Amino acid sequence: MQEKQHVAVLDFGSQYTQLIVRRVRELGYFAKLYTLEDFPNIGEPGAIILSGGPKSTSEPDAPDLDFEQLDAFGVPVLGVCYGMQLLNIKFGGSVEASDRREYGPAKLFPVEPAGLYEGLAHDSQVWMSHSDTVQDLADNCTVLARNQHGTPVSLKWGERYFGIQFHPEVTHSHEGTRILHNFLLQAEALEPFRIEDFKEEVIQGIREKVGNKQVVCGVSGGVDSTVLAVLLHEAGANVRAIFVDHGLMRKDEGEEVRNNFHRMGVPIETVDASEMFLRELAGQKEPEKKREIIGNLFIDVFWDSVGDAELLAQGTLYPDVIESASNANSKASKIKTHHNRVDRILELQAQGKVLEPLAELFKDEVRALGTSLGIPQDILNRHPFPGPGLAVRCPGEIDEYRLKIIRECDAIFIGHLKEHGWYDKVWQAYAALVPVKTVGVKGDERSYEWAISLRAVISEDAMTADWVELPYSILRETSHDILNEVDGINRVLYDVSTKPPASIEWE
Ligand SMILES: Nc1ncnc2c1ncn2[C@@H]1O[C@H](COP(=O)(O)OP(=O)(O)OP(=O)(O)O)[C@@H](O)[C@H]1O
Repeated sequence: MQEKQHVAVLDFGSQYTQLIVRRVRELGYFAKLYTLEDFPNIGEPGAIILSGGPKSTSEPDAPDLDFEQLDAFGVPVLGVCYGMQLLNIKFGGSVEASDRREYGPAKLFPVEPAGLYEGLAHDSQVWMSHSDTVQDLADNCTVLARNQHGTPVSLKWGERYFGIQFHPEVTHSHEGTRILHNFLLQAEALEPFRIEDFKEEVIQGIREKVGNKQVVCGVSGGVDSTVLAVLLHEAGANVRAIFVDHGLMRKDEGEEVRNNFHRMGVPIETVDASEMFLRELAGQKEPEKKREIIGNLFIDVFWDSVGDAELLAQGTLYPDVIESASNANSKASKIKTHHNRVDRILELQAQGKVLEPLAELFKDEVRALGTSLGIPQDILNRHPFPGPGLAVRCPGEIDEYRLKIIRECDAIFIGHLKEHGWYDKVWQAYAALVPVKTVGVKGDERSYEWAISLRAVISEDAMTADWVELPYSILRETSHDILNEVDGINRVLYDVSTKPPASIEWE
């Protein structure tokens, strides 16, 4: 990162710290999360934010930092919740410990509609989550805003230090993003983040690290690994992109992945292991067992084809990194274990042979990077597809016949969604087999066949999801085509389950 180009967010342990990073990024600035162990090695930030935290400043082991070191950065500092209380103490004020928690909405009354509160409504809702409160204000302190009871909830010390008791990063603070933006505007030296600059920087970094060594990466056809492979290719690396076909792909998917990479001018190797996967899965009904078989086989097949790789590239993203950094309170970055052999990766990592060029980005930024690399939008906007593929959409036994039915139904459904402009409006959509036979009539004959269930959901992060109210006309056309074209199905269902309690996939 170049000088003054990032906002350093210091983590005092709040569950919302990651959200602060996200909000700052959404505002067009590059934010990075640092643990207190990192401090003061936080580069040359243009602004610093101290997060909230679960502890009380009065506890003996309360997280702390050296004020002189903080002050030496000479940039605007915003303390949120615990961060504000800590600043008040540093400036000579005090904090009152309390067992009672103020949790939930409060009203915000700025003293003046300027600075942090420029352009804000007079009684905007903010979200509180704290027990302790500021008691004596430091001498150089001014009150910037109060709550509905007249209690100070936002302070300023001198010219560069700001504090807010509430959480601007959560959406329940209705104008929280604007407050954060106003704070960033105080940081005159801070420069907006441009994905193009980042791209150049990452490409340069890859060149330095890779030299003429050979790099291997697994490509699934999904966004992360595609952007990764294209980035490596763009950097001129000697890259082997390996696509493992486990036979649980959607209709024509292998062909599509190969075509997509061909379109982008990036060569890939396909390993067709479908027969082996289906043989091992034969007769298995239990979801966890099926996942285990697929996971282990994948590992074997992938590493067999890797051979003696000098470098392995992985599409680890920033949420993976900061999740483990805040959880373990260490800098160690979590590795995507889903499809990769953990011990082998750890070994490579210890030798400095793992590349994670996307590890500073959120998913939407990976898409932006993909766009600036010239990757077509239809590839970047592809719905997420699970690693174990159609296996999780085929409850019970898996065989070629069942997979064929799922593939046909899925292709019909997705085709209609695309045709009517709904594909890009939903997070994920697919068809799953319901292997229960019911009675019907096809032609003049009695049929006794399975059902297929269609599912379309919206979600922000896959943690929760809601089913989509698709137009009946799309469901009607899809149902009509499936019932007429797909042998083995005489009933079409639409899944109207939210997550939780249902999951997005069936298994
Ligand atoms: N069929 C496959 N062939 C080769 N590599 C794969 C395959 N499926 C997954 N991988 C590798 O494992 C990583 C993690 O897979 P996962 O299913 O968790 O996808 P993901 O995190 O959404 O990434 P992507 O967006 O690239 O699919 C992928 O980024 C890719 O490197």
